[in-house]
This record gives sequence, C-alpha cells and structure tokens, in this order.
Amino acid sequence: MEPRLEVGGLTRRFGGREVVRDVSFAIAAGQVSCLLGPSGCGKSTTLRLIAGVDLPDGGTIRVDGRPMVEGAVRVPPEKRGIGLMFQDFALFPHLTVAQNVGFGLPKGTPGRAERVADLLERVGMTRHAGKHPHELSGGEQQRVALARALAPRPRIMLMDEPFSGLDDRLRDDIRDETLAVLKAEGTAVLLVTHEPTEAMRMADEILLMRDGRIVQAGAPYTIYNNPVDLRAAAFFSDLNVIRGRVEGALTETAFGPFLVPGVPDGGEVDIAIRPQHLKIDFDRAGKGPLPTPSHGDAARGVVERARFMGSESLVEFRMDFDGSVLRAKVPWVFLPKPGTPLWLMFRRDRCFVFPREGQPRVA
Ligand SMILES: Nc1ncnc2c1ncn2[C@@H]1O[C@H](COP(=O)(O)OP(=O)(O)OP(=O)(O)O)[C@@H](O)[C@H]1O
Repeated sequence: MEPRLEVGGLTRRFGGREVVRDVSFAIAAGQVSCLLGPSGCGKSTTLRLIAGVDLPDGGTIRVDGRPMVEGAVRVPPEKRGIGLMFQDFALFPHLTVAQNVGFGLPKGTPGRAERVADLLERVGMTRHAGKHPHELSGGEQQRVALARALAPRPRIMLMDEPFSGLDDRLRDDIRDETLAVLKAEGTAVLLVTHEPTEAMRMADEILLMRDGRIVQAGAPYTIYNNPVDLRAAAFFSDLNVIRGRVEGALTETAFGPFLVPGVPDGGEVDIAIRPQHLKIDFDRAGKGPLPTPSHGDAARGVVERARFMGSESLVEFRMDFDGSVLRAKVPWVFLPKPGTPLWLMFRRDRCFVFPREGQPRVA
C-alpha cells in the first residue's frame, strides 16, 4: 500500500548551513511517527517543509503517492490535505466552540453540522458547544483545537509540541485521548517533540533526529533497546558508562571480558548500562556472587547515597575498581546506608558496547 506521507532526501539550508539534511521517511495511514530530538536539531523546519509554509532546497514530498514537492511541482499548503496543531494554537475568541470546529468546513458542505457534532462528541466537548474559548480550561481548548484541525478530514496531521502548554497529569490524559481520536480517523500523524517519554507514549515509530539528520528510525522498543550510538542511548535515560581498551577483539573490565569485534587493538570502547539494568547483590565477607555466562563478573562498590523516588529507589555506588560512580535504579524501596559494600553485575544482553566516537572502525 502507498504510504500516506513519503519524504525523500529532504534538505533545507539557511545561510549556507544545512539545517535539514537528507531526511527520508514514510508514514502509513493511521500511523503515528514522532520526530524526536534536542532543541535546534531541525524538527520544526522539517514539519514546516511538509506543511508547505517553507520550501526545501532539495528532496521530495508525496501524499498518497501524489507529488507535493518534486521536480517543478510545488503544491500550496492549503491543497496538501494536511492539518496542523501547534503549541500556541489559537482558537478564534469571538466564535463559539462549535463555530471554531466548523471553521475549516465551508458553509453548505454536506453533513457539516453532523461532522461538527460528531467531533465534539469524540473529544468530549458536546456540552461546551455554545461556550467561547475564554470560558474553557487549557485542556478543553486543546480538545477544541484538535476537533477543529480534524474537521476537514486531513489525510495527515502535523503536530509541533502540541501538549507542552499543559500540566503533567492533564497532558497524559489529553495525549491518550488525542491518540484515540486520530487512530479512529485513520490520519497519518507526524508529531514533533523533544521529550523521549512523550515519543515513547505516542509513537508507532520514532524518528530520532540530530544535527538535521535522522540518525535512527524504529519502534520505541527497538530504539530504546538497540540504540545506534552512545548519544542515542543517552537521550532516553541516565546511563552508566564503563570505558575499556581493546586487545584482540576483547576488552577486559571489572565486570569481565567483553567481545568487541571490528575495533582495532588499542581502540577505546564505551560500555553503557541503563541504571535499571544494574543488579545488586550482597557482600559475603569481602566476596560477591560467582560469575555467570549471562551476567559476567560482579564488581564491588560502596554505597555513596540512596534516594527514594516514589516508584523506585536510586542508589549511587563508588566503585572499587576505578573510583567511578555508577547509579542503579531498584523498584520500590531499597535504601542501604552510605558506606555499605555491595556487588553490582548486569546482564550482558542488556548493555550496549560502542567504539568511542571519532575512532576509525574496521569493516
Ligand atoms: N528562518 C530561519 N532562518 C535561519 N535559521 C533558521 C530559520 N529557521 C530555523 N533556523 C535554524 O535552524 C535550526 C533548526 O531549527 P528548528 O526550529 O527546526 O529546530 P527544532 O529541532 O524544531 O528546535 P526546537 O525544539 O527548539 O523548536 C536552528 O539552529 C535554527 O536557528
């Protein structure tokens, strides 16, 4: 099946600097993709190019196989079948909720009143239909904005940090409701965010962006568990990093040897472990647990501090082997006293091994 939105080799320069570099991806009908990356990496610019309010220096944009930008073709924004939702969405203050939702549907459109009523019902705003925007809370205004953007049945919805103006609890609810409505409409969604948790919650596919490029694309599970590099891994959580030097495709660490094929002798590697993947074991008169094939060796550390975070505890260790600090997250309550010696180990299939950035890699 033809993707709903297909972007190929999209490039945009400002003053000689490539802000969007060779960006390609596709989104199917009913799919939610999140463009995720730090501030300034080119997310909003990409969205503006797709919306048609800015033009690329290179690349193609297609909607249902029809060229929007390709060769000499430049389809204007209003003819692209694209709906927009931004953080500073503005409802028309002098129009009622129902009139705001109906705004995008020309008078005389068959089924106009039914469409407005149906959307108000779906976003739970039927009883507010006659109110004006200033009589609504932020969350209610957001629901109206969603209904208004959906009224003309856009084939694609572009959303730029649409939930960032809402407080945390409300944001979770509105996100989930928005997702349900968009899925029911079968709209292809491209959502821009700099928050990994928002992307994990919303996306079928995450497009991880950095310095104008998409560095990795995949389902949230894949991106979280198989990051392409250390920076991609660190974008999603705090990371413990153990440094190693390679000899004969192996690096020796206090946690045992690690295989590092493709890194030349003398090369440096980073072994990264998320805090929730460190396993803690007790000290038995100066000895730790025995090594296992799945976990490697245990290394000893001394508790520096332990904090209760609500659903988990965060324990910081000063490691015997090099004096570095490693952080472990433990579900619920685990608050050992500072100075307690404990042993750490981790499952080999839960850590990431990357050659240090900027080093040559042997093919
Ligand atoms: N019209 C413009 N002229 C010159 N530079 C621009 C223009 N628009 C954007 N830029 C630059 O392009 C880069 C990417 O901007 P963009 O707004 O796409 O990033 P972003 O990832 O959406 O960031 P944020 O999350 O902060 O909104 C920035 O360095 C920005 O300063």
